[in-house]
Amino acid sequence: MTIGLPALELVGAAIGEGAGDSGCKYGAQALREFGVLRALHDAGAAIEDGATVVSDPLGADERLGVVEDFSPRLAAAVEGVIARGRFPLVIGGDHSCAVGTWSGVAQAIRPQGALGLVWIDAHLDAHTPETSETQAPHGMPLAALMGHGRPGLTDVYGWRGKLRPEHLVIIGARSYEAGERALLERLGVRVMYMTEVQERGFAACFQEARARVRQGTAGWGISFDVDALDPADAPGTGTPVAAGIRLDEALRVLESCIADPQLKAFELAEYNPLRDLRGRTARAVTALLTSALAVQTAMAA
Ligand SMILES: NC(=[NH2+])NCCC[C@H](N)C(=O)O
Repeated sequence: MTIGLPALELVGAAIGEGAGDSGCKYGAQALREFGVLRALHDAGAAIEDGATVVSDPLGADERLGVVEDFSPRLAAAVEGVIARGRFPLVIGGDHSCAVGTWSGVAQAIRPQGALGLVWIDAHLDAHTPETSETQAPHGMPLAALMGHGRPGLTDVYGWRGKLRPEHLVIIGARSYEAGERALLERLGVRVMYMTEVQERGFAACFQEARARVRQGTAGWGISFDVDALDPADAPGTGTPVAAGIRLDEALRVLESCIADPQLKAFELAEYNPLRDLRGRTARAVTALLTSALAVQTAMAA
């Protein structure tokens, strides 16, 4: 354990109804079985296993209803981790879990100020039910967090606008529809499309994004969608898109993120064990979490 770093607590977000392929409901459980806790521990992180929040598909008559029931429960779990002085590592789950995760973090830091967020994803996830062609809730969390969409998602804790557009940066987008892009442009959100990541490199993009989301906020977070990565490195995800961020670059760039005391939470979404090939994605994701959330200390002999 490294002195001065927060203790991590894993929160499982077992929801898959937000996606067309619901296999990522089992993502957190599969990664636990794969040994993600041990890997983080062995790399020097203080980490404990925490709650798993499970969606209830029988409790609603449509998918958005499932997410509306799930989001406040996940938010409460995440808020509780922060209240205990710990750092939430939320493992999804489809990306609709972001509504719960970041509502909980926003609520926890609200007395101190606003939330910043770096969203690393092949998609924009900024639809409202009016613009979405698929009606899939995992394509909607960013709109909801900024106050657009169904009240059941926007009004967790009874207030709206958990995330202000100027405190969000999206990195790696390469698959999206016109309606969500129009909303983001109207709101003035900074989007670093994959073409920009290819030109400038992920490192330069991430550094700029981090500086931006730390500005005028009380804390910031990272939401990492597995599909941001190139499918060659991480095939185990429900909506893969070619030509993504390469794993070796992501490992380098996210290294030791946890050392920033302003970082308040980390979310990993869209790992789908049913689509993984011989554990390649489980290994990639475990390496990513280890790089970001454990700080290797040079041990004296
Ligand atoms: N988090 C994700 N994987 N989102 C995929 C969204 C795909 C598409 N834009 C949709 O809204 O249906």
